Amino acid sequence: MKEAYDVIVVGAGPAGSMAAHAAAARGASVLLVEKRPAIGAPVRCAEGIVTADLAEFMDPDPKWVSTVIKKARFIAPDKSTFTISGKTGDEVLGYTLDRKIFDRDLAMKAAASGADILVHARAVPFQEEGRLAGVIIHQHGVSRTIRGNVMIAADGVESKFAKLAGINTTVPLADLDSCVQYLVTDIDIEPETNVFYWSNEDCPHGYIWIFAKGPRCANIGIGIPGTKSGDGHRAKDYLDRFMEKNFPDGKITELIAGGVSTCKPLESTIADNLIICGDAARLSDPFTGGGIYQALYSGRLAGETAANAVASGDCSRQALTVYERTWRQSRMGKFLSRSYLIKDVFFRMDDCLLNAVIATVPDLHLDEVTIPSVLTAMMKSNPWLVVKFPMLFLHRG
Ligand SMILES: Cc1cc2nc3c(=O)[nH]c(=O)nc-3n(C[C@H](O)[C@H](O)[C@H](O)COP(=O)(O)OP(=O)(O)OC[C@H]3O[C@@H](n4cnc5c(N)ncnc54)[C@H](O)[C@@H]3O)c2cc1C
Repeated sequence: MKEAYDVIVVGAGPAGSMAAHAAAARGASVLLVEKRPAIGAPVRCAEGIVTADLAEFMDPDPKWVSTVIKKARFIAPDKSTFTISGKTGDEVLGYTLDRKIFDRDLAMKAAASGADILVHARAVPFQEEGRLAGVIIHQHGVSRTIRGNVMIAADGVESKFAKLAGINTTVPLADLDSCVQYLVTDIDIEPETNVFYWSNEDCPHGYIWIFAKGPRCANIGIGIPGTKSGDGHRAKDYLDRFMEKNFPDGKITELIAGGVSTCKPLESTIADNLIICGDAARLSDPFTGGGIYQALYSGRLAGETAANAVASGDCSRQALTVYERTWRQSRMGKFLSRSYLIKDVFFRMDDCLLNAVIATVPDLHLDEVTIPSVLTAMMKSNPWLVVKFPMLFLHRG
């Protein structure tokens, strides 16, 4: 372990490992610090990712793919449904990953590119003369300072690093979903299908997911806004009621709980000597809560930007703006702005509205699925939606 690195990455989730890999592959000296004793565990994720999103970074590897997904089914409160599938019904739309292996594999790639890794080590900012100058590592009761030129905060939804470095990272309670998930086995599920339930009665202002993990096994979880949680109405209470109704004989082999931010991204994701990426930058999808793709995308960009800044000898905020500009103008940046609007509209609908809207969306093939195409389908049958939620349709481009 050195006393100074070009780039220090805090957090070894998908964002951090991608950042470490990208920076090290560009010749920077990199330290990747993870506070948990094992990278990838415990998993706090339903582990779903879309084929095209994963393909931007890597080929699927059987060692971390639990199952392929060929259909996504959306269910309204009155049980009307629409389904998305490929044209032949056999195309792979996505994967349920095994994040324990996936995350560890990403960290191993970073190591293979030359990054050093520290686990069971918590990093906090080290400031010198009012400037972020490295990290203080707390590990096994010992603290030590390691200097760095660019620090990358990839420390997830509970991120404290950027906040301690002076950035406002507060998530409004209404935009923080409380999630609980069971890994359930010995149940009858639709094979190779992911299911999404919407119902304000069963899951107010959120949704319940069933993501197939294997032929008789699935991640079944729920996410609801923190503001909706209360005595008898916590996420776990709703999930238990759903399980009792739908999978009374399912065997639960794992319980996880975690938060998901469904707010807009941070106002600024850079500062002098600092880049923030992944969940720490609030880049998870406000509508679905999904964030693996955004973590991979922003992590890679953060690592590349940091290595370039180090090579140029300028790690100021100005030199790092390319990171902020690039992701905001990217497909991901535009998608996140749209998704926040959709969340705002969708989760304000009562069950009658949800029934009316979902019932009118036809079954779609994957190559027809774009947000404008779904909106058009909804608008054709429900023209009053345009009057009720004009913002949604003004942003149809
Ligand atoms: C219940 C649930 C279900 C989800 N399902 C999906 C899904 O199906 N699909 C999807 O795309 N997304 C899903 N997500 C979101 C997804 O898990 C995250 O968006 C993704 O993990 C973000 O990656 P990240 O690298 O930014 O953060 P994380 O994966 O959270 O990694 C951050 C890492 O930083 C470490 N860390 C924190 N502080 C420090 C510190 N001070 N020092 C050192 N290390 C530190 C943490 O231990 C952690 O390992 C789900 C989330 C939840 C909670």
